[in-house]
Amino acid sequence: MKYIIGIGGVTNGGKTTLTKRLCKALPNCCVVHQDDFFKPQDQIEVGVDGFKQWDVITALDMESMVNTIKGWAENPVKFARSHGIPVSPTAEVSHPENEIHILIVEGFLLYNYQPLLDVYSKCYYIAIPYEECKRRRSTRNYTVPDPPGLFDGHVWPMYLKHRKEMENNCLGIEYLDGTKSKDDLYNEAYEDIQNTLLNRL
Ligand SMILES: Nc1ncnc2c1ncn2[C@@H]1O[C@H](COP(=O)(O)OP(=O)(O)O)[C@@H](O)[C@H]1O
Ligand SMILES: O=C(O)c1ccc[n+]([C@@H]2O[C@H](COP(=O)([O-])O)[C@@H](O)[C@H]2O)c1
Ligand SMILES: [Mg+2]
Repeated sequence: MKYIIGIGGVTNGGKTTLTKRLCKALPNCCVVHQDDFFKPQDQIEVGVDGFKQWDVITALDMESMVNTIKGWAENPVKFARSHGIPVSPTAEVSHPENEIHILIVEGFLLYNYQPLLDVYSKCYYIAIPYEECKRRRSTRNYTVPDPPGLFDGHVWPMYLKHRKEMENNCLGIEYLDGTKSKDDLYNEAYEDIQNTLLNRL
């Protein structure tokens, strides 16, 4: 059985932290990070506001991300091996449909790209309030550092726009409160995933 989990949400909500921990605990679990698909800096448009437009879907090579997800779906064992992910011995030999194979896809713009909307078995969305988001972001080091004013001028307004779009287009999103502790978030998501998997088996 193949099972794709989306962990979307606001920048600095805790998506990558939660994903890494879930991935260690879940069986045959691979991960796709949307951040790995940012286009090179010289291909990022500059807006009328003067900021490089990082927080829009065209800043990402979404075709390549889709192909990576398809690659996993075609052969999860091969995908795991080529990414150095341990696969359970029975999964090595049995047909993929007889084993659980999990892919977590995580990123800040997961539910704003039509071709990927129906690949998820489960859609989580982590949110945190403006002040906490700004505080966490100010301590973060990206490969391209945020210029002064980027958070208020681009990052937060784009987040609000995309969140509204998602709420208009997507059903079945499960919201996680990113102000909870890392442990609480992990326990909540892990239990929910376990229950869903048990119901499916
Ligand atoms: N539940 C949490 N409570 C407090 N801080 C958190 C929590 N989860 C993550 N963080 C911190 O917030 C920052 C961003 O976390 P990260 O997982 O990289 O977020 P994202 O991938 O959503 O941008 C990191 O410094 C991380 O340690
Ligand atoms: O990873 C990069 O190369 C990169 C370069 C410039 C900006 N980013 C920021 O990465 C953010 C998304 O990642 P995250 O983990 O904060 O959700 C998004 O808000 C972008 O502004 C990321
Ligand atoms: Mg991240």
